Amino acid sequence: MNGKEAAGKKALEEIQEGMTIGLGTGSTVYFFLKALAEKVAAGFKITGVATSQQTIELAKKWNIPMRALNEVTTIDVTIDGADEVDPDLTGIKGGGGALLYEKMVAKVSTRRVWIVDSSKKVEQLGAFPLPVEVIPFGWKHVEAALSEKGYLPKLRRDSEGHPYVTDAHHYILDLHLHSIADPVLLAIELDHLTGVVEHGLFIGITEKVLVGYPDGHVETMVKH
Ligand SMILES: O=C[C@H](O)[C@H](O)[C@H](O)COP(=O)(O)O
Repeated sequence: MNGKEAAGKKALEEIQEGMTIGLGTGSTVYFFLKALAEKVAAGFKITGVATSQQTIELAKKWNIPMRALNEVTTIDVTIDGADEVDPDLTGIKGGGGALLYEKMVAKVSTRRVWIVDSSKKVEQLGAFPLPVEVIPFGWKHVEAALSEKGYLPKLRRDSEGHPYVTDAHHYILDLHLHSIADPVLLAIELDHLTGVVEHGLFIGITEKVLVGYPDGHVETMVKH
């Protein structure tokens, strides 16, 4: 068992029969989905709402019943991963490019629980490049505006060197900030930049983080 698997399995304790569950994205969520699929196969009834094409494909493969976000009115709990989490439970997400749909699903969820391995716990955010999702039209001007602010943006590319395209058909500029002194201020600034669709700063969005360690134990961080 590794930390991701430990956290993913622990998240099953957040789920009750009959719930509508937001299904996050990534290699930690993979373990949660796998464990959830085993329960579903044994007759446990839930409905999932995916945050990415990658998660839709896994859910289909494992016969997890799914609905689109527009087909549900509320989501009881969303289980998602994160790239970095600080002591306030502010996080960076979007390493896998799913930040926009993840934030949309999180915002309509009653509870949000993140699952991470212990390497994701940080005192200050920013060592992980901050993903900023942008409209492809004129993206170089958004890049220039971010460069001017000293945010060191870099267009994300796929393995063939083409611009990486999100599920919503946008590009991603990763900001190499190294440290983020004030996530709230930065989020406000990015929210107001024309051409930016969304960014990976998730502030006040989760109430609980399950942190898995290599020895298999799981620490629970909660909002104070
Ligand atoms: O876009 C991807 C998501 O925000 C993921 O939840 C995040 O990148 C963490 O992924 P992983 O569990 O694979 O490290």
